[in-house]
Amino acid sequence: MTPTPLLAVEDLVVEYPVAGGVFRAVDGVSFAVPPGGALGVVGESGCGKSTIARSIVRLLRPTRGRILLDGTDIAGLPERRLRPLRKRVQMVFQDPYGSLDPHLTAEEIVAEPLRLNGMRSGAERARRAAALIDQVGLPAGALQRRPAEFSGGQRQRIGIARALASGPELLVCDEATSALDVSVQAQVLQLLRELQTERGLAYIVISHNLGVVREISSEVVVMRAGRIIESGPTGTVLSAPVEPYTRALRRAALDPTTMRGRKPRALVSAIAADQAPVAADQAPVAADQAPVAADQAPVGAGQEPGATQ
Ligand SMILES: Nc1ncnc2c1ncn2[C@@H]1O[C@H](COP(=O)(O)OP(=O)(O)OP(=O)(O)O)[C@@H](O)[C@H]1O
Repeated sequence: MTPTPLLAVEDLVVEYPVAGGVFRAVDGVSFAVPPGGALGVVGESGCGKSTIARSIVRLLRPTRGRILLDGTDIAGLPERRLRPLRKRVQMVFQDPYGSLDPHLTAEEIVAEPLRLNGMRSGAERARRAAALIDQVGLPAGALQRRPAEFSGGQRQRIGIARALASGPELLVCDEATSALDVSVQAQVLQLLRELQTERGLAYIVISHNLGVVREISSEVVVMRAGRIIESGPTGTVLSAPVEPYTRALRRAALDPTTMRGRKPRALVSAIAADQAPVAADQAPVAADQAPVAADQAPVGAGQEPGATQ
């Protein structure tokens, strides 16, 4: 009998309200992550990766479909019933500069989710924060420093410690190493692998970088224009991709002149040179479909999960 996946996404659809209608950013996506497993999600900029991530941690309420966390559908769950489940899935953000409160010390940043999860004793929170800071490889002296006093890689470690504070079973890493240079990226990936082994953590690793996904994910889905176009074991998909799009992604990733130091957009031109145009219904968002105003944004947009727990 197949064990219940820790997370199963079924036929997920996410639409954003835009002038004159809606824009479908995610269009019928399904995948599953077993306990302790790691799934990579790759695809060009704008294909819907972050929208999926934000739906899974329920910063967004999806339009349709199911998000089963250990069998419980959280896709439409009201906040009151969602709250006790939030700690089980945490997110690590791309921008280690913007996602940490600059006014707080590392200890306060890591202790905050502990407080929100009901740890009353300040001394206990401080002790736990110190243990987490140590676990992510930062020295004890880091505890009283503020984000501006850390390097990008160190800040990302604080972000990981903050995510771990809730005791999650699944970390959703949305381009979590993209802002880091290559050697620091390797160290953070190594940390994520160690946490997977030590804590049995599961991951969804969202990246435009196939190298990152290859490092950490046993399964991968390749997205294009809101849909999954190819999926399977990472080794198979990346070494023998079936879809021309995946082959182009792979070639772009292997070509150092295409990827080095560039933003994900670099992939788009690399792929465009290699591919027939996308069908009209898969075309990238048009100028008149620019992101909606904050008051039209989907439920919870702009909040960080840590801030709501
Ligand atoms: N609030 C919003 N309102 C309208 N459209 C949006 C909104 N947020 C995202 N989109 C659009 O939805 C699509 C998917 O966006 P998303 O951020 O999920 O892509 P992505 O694959 O994560 O891109 P990147 O790799 O650049 O972060 C894009 O076309 C984007 O312009």
